[in-house]
Order: sequence, then C-alpha cells, then structure tokens
Amino acid sequence: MAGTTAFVLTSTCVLGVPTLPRRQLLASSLALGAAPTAQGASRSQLKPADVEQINAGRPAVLRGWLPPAEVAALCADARTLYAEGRFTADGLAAYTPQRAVRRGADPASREVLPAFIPSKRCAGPWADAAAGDGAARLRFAARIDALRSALSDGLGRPALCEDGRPPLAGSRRTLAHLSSSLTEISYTRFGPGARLRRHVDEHHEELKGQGGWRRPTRRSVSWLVYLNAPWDPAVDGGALRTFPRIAPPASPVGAHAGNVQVGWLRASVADPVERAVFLDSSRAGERGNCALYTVERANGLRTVLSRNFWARPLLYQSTELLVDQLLIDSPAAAHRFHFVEAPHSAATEWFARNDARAGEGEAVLDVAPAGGTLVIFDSVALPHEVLPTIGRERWACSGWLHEPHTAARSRHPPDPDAEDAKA
Ligand SMILES: O=C(O)CCC(=O)C(=O)O
Ligand SMILES: [Fe+2]
Repeated sequence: MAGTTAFVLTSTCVLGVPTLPRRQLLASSLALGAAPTAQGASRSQLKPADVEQINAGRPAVLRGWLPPAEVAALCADARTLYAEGRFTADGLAAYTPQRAVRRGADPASREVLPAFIPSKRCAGPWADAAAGDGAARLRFAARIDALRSALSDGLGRPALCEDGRPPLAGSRRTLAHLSSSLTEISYTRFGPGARLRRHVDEHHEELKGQGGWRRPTRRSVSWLVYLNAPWDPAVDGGALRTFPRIAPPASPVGAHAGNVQVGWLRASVADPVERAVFLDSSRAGERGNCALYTVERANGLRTVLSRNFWARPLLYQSTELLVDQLLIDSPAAAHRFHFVEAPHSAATEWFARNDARAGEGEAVLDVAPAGGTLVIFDSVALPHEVLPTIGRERWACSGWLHEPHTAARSRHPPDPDAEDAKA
C-alpha cells in the first residue's frame, strides 16, 4: 500500500493489562491537511493532533507537507550533489552490527550531506549556496525555520527559538543562517539494502561522560522530509519503524525542567499509565549529583525514585537490573523501570536477545518514506529504526531542532582519567 501509514500494535502485554491482539489500524490522525500554499510551513499546518502526538512520545506524520515540485527539486539536487561525490559516510553508520559487516553489509551505505559539521564547528556543503540548487535549499530551509517557530509555540518549548542571534528579515536570510548548529539539516541517502538500527536521537548529557555538557545545546525535536517518488514499503522496504509506548504517558516526555528523560515506568495494574523517568543531575550532596524522578503532568508534582548517585556512562551501559537493585528504592517502581533505549554493545545485544520483557508495552508504528511526507518526533523519547531498502535508493532531507541546555548542569567532579580532562 504505497504511502500508507500502518499502526501495528504488538502482541506483547502491558503489565497487568490484557494482551492486545496484533492488529493493523489506519492511523486516522495521520491523514493530515493540505500542502502549504505560501512560503514556509504555515502555523495552521501543525494541528493540535500533531502536537498531541509529539507530546506523547509518538511521531506526527504530515503527508503531502512538501509540494511535489519542491520534492522533485530537492531530490534532483541531492542526486546531483551525490554524483559530484560530496556525500560522506556518517556517524550512525557505526550502528551497523559487526556481524552484518562480516556478512558484507556496507556500513557506508548510509551517506549524508550536512549543513553543519559539529566536530569542526563550521558550515557543511548543504549550506553552500553555490553548490547545486542552492535556491531550492534556501526555500526549504525557510520552511524548516517556520516549522521551528510553529513547534516552539505548539509544544510550549520557547527554547527552540532561543538561538541568541538577532532575527534576520526575509531576503537577508541565508542558507548558513537558516541551517546551523541549532537547526541541523542534512540530505541522507540510503543505498539499496542499507538500513539503520534502532536508536534514539538524543541522550541525557550526563550519560555521555564528561564531554556530554561540552556542547551548549541538545537535540530536542527530530524531523524528516522524504524525497522519494511513490514508495511502497511492501515492495521497496525502507520504512521508518517507530516504537512508541502503547499506554498513554501521564507526564511530559523527553525533558522536564531541563532534565532529560532516561527511562519509563511501564504501565501496571495499579497505575495503568506510562511515566517518563527523568534524570536530575544538578543535585547537591556527597553521595552523588543525580537522582531519578517522575512528574505528574496535571500538577507538576515530582516523585523522587532513587537515592542520589554519581552518573557514569557505565550506568547507561549496564543492565536494568543494576538500576533496579542499586538505585530505585521502591520495589514496585524498580520492577517497572526500563531505559528509553539501551545503547548498543555486544553485551546489550546479548541481553536484548535474552530479555523476556523486551518490547513489552510498546507499539510498532511504520511510516512509508513517500515524497513530501514530514515526520516529527521528540528526539529523546522515541526509539526508531529504518528497515532495509530493497533495490532502491532512499532519499530524505532531515535534521534536528536544538534547544540550549537549561540551568540543569552537572555537578560531577572532574574525572582525572577522562579523555576530556587530559585534553
Ligand atoms: O531516514 C529515516 O527515516 C530516519 C533516519 C534517522 O533515524 C536518523 O537519521 O537519525
Ligand atoms: Fe534517528
């Protein structure tokens, strides 16, 4: 079914809630509005239903968001720049499992053309107005800029528009201004057979080690605009597969008061809602700077789940058992806790294969990467992957909208062994 978004609920069981049959539903909230008529994404395009989806840790899918003429112009531009050899293998290619590489999968078969290169802190080739069809990219970047304002208003995240630079009016807006470290934009190309393993786009700064706080901003909202002509996932593969929670969350997701989400408490019989678990890393105290907590959406009341502890990347790489036994005081809460997404390593792959509760309480929602479709989701809360493409190239323009870190800062004492401390 070309262009169809299917909502597949897995047959796994929410704790204590009757097992849901595997079924396919058309996601009615996803069949959204007309293509934009004016320059940029008009605010009315972001419907309350879209905002609700993003706030619940689900993807908002806006079919026909980018008019066909713009899809064609950008796809032609991407193909030209690819043919000129300007794309490079990107960091996520490292997500290709080693055993797949041994079987001959090419980790470089996902390639990107970025507008900003964080490691060099300089503009990338996407922002070079002289390359390819710079005018088409400028029109597109203006749409994404308008989307940023609409999301900032709609999601109530004013920080999405706080880039500290004076606003530039109409014709003075340049590609370099519209695409920067705060609005990451890239073309991506998946070669035939390429895939992207399950991941989330952003993690808590504290869990990235000492370097986590080095950058002034974090990814807040992920967006993708597909540039493919009609695409049938049943024939062409390459669907974006997302894994939202089935039960509704009773709390904000992604971040709260500047503290980034690290996990969930699964829905249970006594408490049939999902609760996002946030990591506050600004606590004072000798036993550590971090504590886990949940918060009630209705009244903002926090429940602290753990003692204070020092966060290390090790925490994130360890099994949930460690968190269960060492950190979370309430046995009921400990039993419900799981990470949003454990990082990939040989050990976690082994645990994932042997974890009877893996996938419990999560839905599987596939999105067809058909030309003109815009997908938006919280960068922290939604695990996702790209299924292997079959015999076709898959083109997209995608990126992340950043927010500055808030006052929540690490109080972690400098670690003399850390790579950063040596530098
Ligand atoms: O291309 C897609 O559909 C998703 C890509 C993705 O997840 C990413 O770039 O982080
Ligand atoms: Fe991603």
